[in-house]
Amino acid sequence: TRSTRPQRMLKAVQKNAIRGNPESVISAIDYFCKHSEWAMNVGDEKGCILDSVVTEVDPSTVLELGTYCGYSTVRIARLLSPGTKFITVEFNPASAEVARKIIAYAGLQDKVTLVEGASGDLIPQIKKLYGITTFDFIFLDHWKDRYLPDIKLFEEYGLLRKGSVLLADNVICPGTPEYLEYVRNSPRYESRYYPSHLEYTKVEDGLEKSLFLG
Ligand SMILES: O=C(NCc1cccc(CNc2ccc3[nH]ncc3c2)c1)c1cc(-c2ccc(F)cc2)cc(O)c1O
Ligand SMILES: [Mg+2]
Repeated sequence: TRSTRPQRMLKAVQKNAIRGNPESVISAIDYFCKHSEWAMNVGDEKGCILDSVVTEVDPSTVLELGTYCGYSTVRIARLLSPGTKFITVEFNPASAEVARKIIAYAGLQDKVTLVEGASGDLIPQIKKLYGITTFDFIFLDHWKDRYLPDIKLFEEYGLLRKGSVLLADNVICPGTPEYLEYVRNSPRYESRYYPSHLEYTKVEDGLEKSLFLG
């Protein structure tokens, strides 16, 4: 049967990247998406903004919602200090399978816990299952209509502390209007928009960074 796009992306990584070299894995995926097939990775332009926020926060606990093929997982994990707890959540089993292989090819498997499931089911159990009290950094890149319900779950289950940083992808394209309205109008967050473009295109998109004020 015909391969899937994530499987073809994995092949491109295995062919063009150097095992154990995260930078080469990132470059191989970006090359594949620019010259072979578009895919919904955060990409290199928004990826540089992601890098700068992760570096600035230097988190001890990280949550990513929406692993997809592991591109942003590799971007984040390569910047983390040893001992950082990093959980990434993926609903689609086929994507999760490819992501595991791409994360391992980059040599970052020991820094990442990939959990298969839906954010709404997992968030209430994170404290119990992973012994995490609060997250220093959260990257939202899953179903766009889940961003708002999930940030409310973070609040309800006490997973945020004063200073927690949330970074949301695709706030313009495909767009997350209800989430934007919430974080920009809530007195509990300080939000800032980072203009950019939809991965591998000239279409306007951007990231929204929101600081939880407690
Ligand atoms: O929709 C997007 N991504 C989310 C997504 C999409 C599909 C499947 C999954 C399944 N994974 C999943 C689901 C639920 C989950 N709950 N917890 C974890 C978790 C994980 C996730 C997206 C779309 C575009 C885009 C497409 C087309 C276009 F023209 C312009 C732009 C660009 C992006 O950067 C995007 O991120
Ligand atoms: Mg995205």
